[in-house]
Amino acid sequence: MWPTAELHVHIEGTLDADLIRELADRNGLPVPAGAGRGAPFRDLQDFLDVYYANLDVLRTRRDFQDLGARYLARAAAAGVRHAEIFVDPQSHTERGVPVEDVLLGLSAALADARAAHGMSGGLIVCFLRHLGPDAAMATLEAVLPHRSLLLAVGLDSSEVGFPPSLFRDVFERAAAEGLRRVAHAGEEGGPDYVWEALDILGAERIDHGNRALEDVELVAHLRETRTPLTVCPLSNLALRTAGPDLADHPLAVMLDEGLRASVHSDDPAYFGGYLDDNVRALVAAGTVTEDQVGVLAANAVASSFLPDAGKAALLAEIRAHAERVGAAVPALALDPAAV
Ligand code: HPA
Ligand SMILES: [Zn+2]
Repeated sequence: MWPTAELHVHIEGTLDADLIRELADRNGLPVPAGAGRGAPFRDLQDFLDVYYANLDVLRTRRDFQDLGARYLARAAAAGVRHAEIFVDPQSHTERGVPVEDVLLGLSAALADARAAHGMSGGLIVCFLRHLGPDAAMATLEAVLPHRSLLLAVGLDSSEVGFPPSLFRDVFERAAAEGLRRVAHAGEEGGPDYVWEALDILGAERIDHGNRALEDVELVAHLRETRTPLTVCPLSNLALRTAGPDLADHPLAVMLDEGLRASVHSDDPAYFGGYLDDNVRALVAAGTVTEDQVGVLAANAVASSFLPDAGKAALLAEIRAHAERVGAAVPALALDPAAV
């Protein structure tokens, strides 16, 4: 297993049918009708409707700690050495769950994973674009007392009709607080949404970014600025934003174009697989070669918000793994200065 970094996973999207049933039972709640529903979905919204309904079983700090712990144990088995985890606080505070229970429960799981698996990681608070910019700003204010637990802010949920520009002020305020910035863009929205995420929000990574390939100037810009794209192939098939054949997934073009793309799991309980499952499926479909799997791992580490020393240490692990299995050493692992 290549050592790697997970940069695009929604913790609520790791809530599988077993844990839904367990939490429903523990909290004295009915099992949501969508428990166990998986791919395919009609589109992003069809999926989100199920995702928001199912997460109603998450009520207590312990629920969030258990959710995080199960994901992190599974991620460790996939070779994940560093995990930057998305969380949607609004999907919980809207239901009356205190934000500190969400953040402290997940942070406890991250601390336990450091001890148990030697994994590092942190939380990225995402704003739900369908609730608009005022709710996003209120959410930022609500999480700032827990600033030390947070790496970054992000933007997710229904994309089309909610362009990044709506969230200019909240991203500006987050940056002023020293938070890093990422945004979902180009999943269903066009290249104009990716430009806005970069130019207006100051996003340092683009989550998905598939539709960036429709704009040659944008592709050149992403290459020159080494802007990371966190790509989720099984998610794209499940939500019909790519495919139906994984062999036609845009990741191959992204790598050919020299873009800093890496592979992640998005909502693995719904889309049929964790990070390693995504990678295995890509290799099986012939979308990437075995040697490119090492490039994807090195890109993920380089794209993370780890400090330089942490990146160098993980790139050294990747180099050692390549040498052990006789694979090509990814260029970034040979020359960490190029990160
Ligand atoms: O795939 C996704 N896209 C946008 N928002 C999301 N929130 C959870 N998963 C997703
Ligand atoms: Zn996502």
